[in-house]
Amino acid sequence: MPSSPEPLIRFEGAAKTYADGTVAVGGLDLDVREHELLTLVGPSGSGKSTLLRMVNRLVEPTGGRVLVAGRDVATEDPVLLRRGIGYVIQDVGLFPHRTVAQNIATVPGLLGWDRRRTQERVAELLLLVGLDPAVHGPRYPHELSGGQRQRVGVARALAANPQVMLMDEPFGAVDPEGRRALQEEFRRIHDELGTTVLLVTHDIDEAVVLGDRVAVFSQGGRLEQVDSPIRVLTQPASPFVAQFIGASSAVRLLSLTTLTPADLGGATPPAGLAADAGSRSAGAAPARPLRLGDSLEDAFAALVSSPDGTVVVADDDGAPAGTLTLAGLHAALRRSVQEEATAPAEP
Ligand SMILES: Nc1ncnc2c1ncn2[C@@H]1O[C@H](COP(=O)(O)OP(=O)(O)OP(=O)(O)O)[C@@H](O)[C@H]1O
Repeated sequence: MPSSPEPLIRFEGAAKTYADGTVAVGGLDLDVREHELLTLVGPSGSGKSTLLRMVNRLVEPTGGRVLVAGRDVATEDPVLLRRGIGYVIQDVGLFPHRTVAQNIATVPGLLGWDRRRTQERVAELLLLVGLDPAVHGPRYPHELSGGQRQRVGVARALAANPQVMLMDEPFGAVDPEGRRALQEEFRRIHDELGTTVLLVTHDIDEAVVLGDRVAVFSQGGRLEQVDSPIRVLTQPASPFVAQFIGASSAVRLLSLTTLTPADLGGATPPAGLAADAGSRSAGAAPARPLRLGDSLEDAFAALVSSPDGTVVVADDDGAPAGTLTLAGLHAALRRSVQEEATAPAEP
């Protein structure tokens, strides 16, 4: 979904020094666009959770301010503010003595929705997160798997259709395979709903698979880079970022993953472009055309030098097979990370 240029969340010199003198976030400027899923990634203690919690006023900044939809959150009633912002944490925090359906209905109940509207919303959300309303709705949290509980946490946070979702290591407690499935589904849900999401993770692979953009933090809540996932992986802005992504499987996959027809859009390029099939950019020195089967690393290099951000990709015979964009490249990377996660282990 295209992002509007207007930021929905704005950190303006936002800072937090805790009472013991720990600088968790040291004066941050960052805009979060409406509808985007921005992942916040960095090592333990780099201030990610602190930053997230400034948005719903679980943490009060000691400097600067945080704006949501143009309003300084410090001027909002914290209880009302939190009702309008979904919040998902690692261990979910479902109410143990309430059924799944009652858990999801919490905020609609507080907002005074009638019974029928609430029941319909609960059923709709359970289906959205891949659970069966008749089977799972009446169960209690302890009667679910960890992954199912996490899905309920997401459904509960989405219940009142919040404009903003804050997610702090939402899939951290789930086993690796369940985690990939949840990531994939959450990405689908985000594409469908277009909720603006800030998601904290310490896993760079999760950050690049899920994020429309990725913000990388170092100690002291220092923003090292905020950029598209592919750019963070291929053009780290500082030695810190380079080292942080160094061991990422996503980097390896960029060189190992090859372009397929499924990654391309516009299967029939405009006639004018056909003659130019595979050229990396108008006016660029002639280079070997980009072809199906080339690596995502080569594809990225081609995209970077393309003036309009698209490249025509040729098939084995040199005929145009379609066009590639950065979004297509990101989708290809996501696919390969997912495949890697579900592939049987090497003997
Ligand atoms: N209530 C507090 N009082 C004092 N220091 C705190 C408090 N909460 C967090 N900190 C410190 O602030 C720094 C940032 O913590 P924060 O939890 O925001 O980091 P994080 O990047 O989310 O880490 P993690 O990935 O481990 O959750 C850390 O050094 C932490 O010890």
